[in-house]
Amino acid sequence: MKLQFYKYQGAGNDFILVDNRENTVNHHNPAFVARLCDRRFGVGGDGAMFLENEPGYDFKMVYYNADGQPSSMCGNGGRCIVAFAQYLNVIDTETNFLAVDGPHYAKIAASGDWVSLQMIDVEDINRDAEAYVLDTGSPHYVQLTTGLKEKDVYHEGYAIRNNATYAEKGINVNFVEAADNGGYFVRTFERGVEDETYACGTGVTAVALAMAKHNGQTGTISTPIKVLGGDLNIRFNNDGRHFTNIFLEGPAVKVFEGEITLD
Ligand SMILES: N[C@@H](CCC[C@H](N)C(=O)O)C(=O)O
Repeated sequence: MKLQFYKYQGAGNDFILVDNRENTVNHHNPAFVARLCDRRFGVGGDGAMFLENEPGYDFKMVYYNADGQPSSMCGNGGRCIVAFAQYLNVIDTETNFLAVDGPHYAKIAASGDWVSLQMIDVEDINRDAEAYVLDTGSPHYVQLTTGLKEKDVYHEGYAIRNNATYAEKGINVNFVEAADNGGYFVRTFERGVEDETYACGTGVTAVALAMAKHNGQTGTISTPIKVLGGDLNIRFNNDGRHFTNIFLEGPAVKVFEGEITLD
C-alpha cells in the first residue's frame, strides 16, 4: 500500500500530515507512527497528524508525538493542520475544527503562511518552587533562567521531565529568558519527542501566560517569543484570574510531499 504524506513546519516544529478523510489509514499503531517520525528510518518529524472528517466541524485533528503515542494538544501542529486543510480546499481562510482538547478557531492571513490559532482558556497556574506549571492543552513547566543560549536544555529538561513529580505522566519543560524586544527567548524539551525541539506552541503559550502572572500584567497582552526555529506571538486577555482569547500566531509552511510504500 502507498501512503501519500505531506511535511509541514511551524517555526521549526515539524510534522508529517496525512489526509485521512476516507479513513484508509489505521494509525492506531505506535510502531507505525514512530517509524514515520524516525529521522533515519522514516520521513522524520516531531509528530504526525491525520486530518479526518468530524460532524459539526470542518475537520478533526488527530495528533501523535514522535514516539508514536497519541498525546495532548500540539499548538504548532494545530497551526500546520489548518494550513494543510486550506491546501486540501477543506477550508478557506477561517476554520472551526476539533482537536483532543476541544474545539479550536483559527484564521489564516492573506499571505497564506501565517496562522493564528485560538487556544483553550486557562485558569490555573501553579508553582513548583520557582517554576510555573500550567496546562495550555498540554502540560508545561516554565522556568526563568539566564544564559539560555548556552544552556544544556536536553540534560536539564530531561531531568525535570523524569523527576519523581512528573515521570509518570511526563511534562514539557520550557526555559525562558527575557529578550531585548520586550518579549522572550524560549527553549523547550518536549515530552513524547524526549528531546529539545525547535519550537513548541503550547509551550510558548504557557510561557507568555506565566510571564504575565510573574510580572503582574493584566489587560490585553501581546507577547513576541523567539525560539530556535523562528518567531511566534501570543496575544490574550488576563483579568487577573482567567486567561481568555488566547491566540498562538506564527508561520505554518509546507516543506515537501511524497509517497511511501508500507510493507
Ligand atoms: N509541539 C507541541 C506540543 C506537542 C505535545 C507535547 N509533545 C506533549 O506530549 O505534551 C506544540 O507545539 O504545542
